[in-house]
Amino acid sequence: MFIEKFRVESPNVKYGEHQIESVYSYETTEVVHEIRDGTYQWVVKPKSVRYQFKTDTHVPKLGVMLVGWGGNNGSTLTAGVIANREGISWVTKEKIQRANYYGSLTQASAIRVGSFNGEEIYAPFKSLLPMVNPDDIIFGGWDINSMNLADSMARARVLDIDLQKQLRPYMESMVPLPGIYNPDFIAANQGSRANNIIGGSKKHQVEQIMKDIREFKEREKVDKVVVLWTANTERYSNVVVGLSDTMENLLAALERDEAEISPSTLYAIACILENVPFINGSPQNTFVPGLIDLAIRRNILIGGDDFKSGQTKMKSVLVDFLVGAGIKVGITSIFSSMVGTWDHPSFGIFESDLFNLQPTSIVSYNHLGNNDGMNLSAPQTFRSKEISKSNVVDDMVSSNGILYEPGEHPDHVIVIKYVPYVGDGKRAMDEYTSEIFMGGRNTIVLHNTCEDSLLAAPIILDLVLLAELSTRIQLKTEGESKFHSFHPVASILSYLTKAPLVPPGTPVVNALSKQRAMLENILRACIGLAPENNMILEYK
Ligand SMILES: NC(=O)c1ccc[n+]([C@@H]2O[C@H](COP(=O)([O-])OP(=O)(O)OC[C@H]3O[C@@H](n4cnc5c(N)ncnc54)[C@H](O)[C@@H]3O)[C@@H](O)[C@H]2O)c1
Ligand SMILES: O=P([O-])([O-])O[C@@H]1[C@@H](O)[C@H](O)[C@@H](O)[C@H](O)[C@@H]1O
Repeated sequence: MFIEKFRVESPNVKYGEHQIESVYSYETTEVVHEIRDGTYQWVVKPKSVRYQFKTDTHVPKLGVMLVGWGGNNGSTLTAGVIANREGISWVTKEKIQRANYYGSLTQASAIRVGSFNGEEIYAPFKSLLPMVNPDDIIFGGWDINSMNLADSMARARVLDIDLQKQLRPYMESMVPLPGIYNPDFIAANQGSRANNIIGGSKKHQVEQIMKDIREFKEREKVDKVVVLWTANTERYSNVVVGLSDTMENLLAALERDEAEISPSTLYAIACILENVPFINGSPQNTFVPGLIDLAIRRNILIGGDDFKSGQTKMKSVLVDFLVGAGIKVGITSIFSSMVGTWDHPSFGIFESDLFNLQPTSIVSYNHLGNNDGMNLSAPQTFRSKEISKSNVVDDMVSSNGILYEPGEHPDHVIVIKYVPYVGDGKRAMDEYTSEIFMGGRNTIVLHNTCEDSLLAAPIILDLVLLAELSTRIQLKTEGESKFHSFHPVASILSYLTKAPLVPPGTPVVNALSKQRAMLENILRACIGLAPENNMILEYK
């Protein structure tokens, strides 16, 4: 059974006029390596930590400023929110289609709240805590290209024409603000787009972005702003001691107009100095150590990297399933016969891997024809994406010492090709070849075709909604004297990113099921509900 909302009745939960307060017993363990009976042993000690949560229930009027607003993702998301807000439906060749938020965890997924008369009871994920209604979001942002959002939507070739016609009146007056452009950080083929840029020094550019945010907030009369990068993937910037390693050095480098500060890092500096959360939807290392230092010192939320939308999301599900089932997984490309045509060094040994699978190999191939794909056709920007798409299995592989020796890791190769004809309709092809019982082999073949922007837009929505919500949550343990926010490096957003940014020295979790459970259980704790453990002992 599905219910629309519920209320928790518990001595540990108090629904106040302005906030929800909960007392939560966090059941965890402490692991020690100590001498027992004369020898060192691994000892696991269950422990309970008493937490208190306070969630401000005032839902703000939210402004979302997108960097790269005129791109496929930015225009598609803006169009989708307007279509939902206005209740637009449109004619397709199959049917009358209505607007929806499918693909959004917060808007279209459910949680289990318990059972009633032997029936499982579910409710909307968004019913856990008061969240911004996406219909109410006010969009703005920057783009190095001046095209208005209606024309950008047409350029993207993602949405049905009948829908585009209905949306045009709402979007043609939306024009991106000039952006920060540095050709050294994105593909040269993007130069023709750059007709809408902020000139002057890097410091002036940062000051302009800060001014833009203030003026947007005042003009649109929004209570809060979240900024999200959905602009082109940049090359990695070099992290240089004395330049980008600390907050002081980064700000001093800004004063000196240092060349190696990327546009995305400049936007992030501006946001943090303007006390506005910044989320990175692309794979580059926007968050150099000095930037992370700045965010922590100013306690401003940063999150990223790189939306986890399709091929990588599937990988973090299948590898989790296979390794969790005790199956030694490797992914080979169905194009292995083309091995000779790919320049990755591991391909030289690739075919031999098919026979002895030691170590296994993981090859993910896709091609796409949108501007993102064109930008990624440059080696330096592709390398940023290769890194974020390759690291997604690391936690799952290292979790199973039965299947993988210490340090053993599948050769993980990423291939992305730019094929203009397919436009935003990315083709992803993977073959999961695994070793099973007694030398057997199991092969799973996947082919996935989808408009990449229709996968990413709902994820952008979840990122900004959850980032905003998390800034309204305060917590403290029994040992702390006062409430505080979550750590400004928002690992709570990891379900939505390929390469989750986590606080220094904390674990990176990529397995999708664990990421979703973490997020749901933290929000459940805010209303005093135990983690969903799926035990349903009452029926065992
Ligand atoms: N499924 C997905 O679409 C998906 C998934 C994960 C990550 N991403 C990443 O999201 C980003 C956007 O994807 P897209 O398909 O919308 O790309 P896009 O090329 O259509 O849009 C990017 C926009 O950013 C603008 N831009 C580039 N540099 C800028 C700057 N410095 N300041 C302001 N604007 C700038 C461009 O003019 C363009 O309009 C890419 O980095 C992509 O790798 C996309
Ligand atoms: O589907 P996914 O792997 O999560 O992510 C996508 C990649 O497969 C694709 O190659 C790239 O162009 C997109 O920007 C996005 O990163």
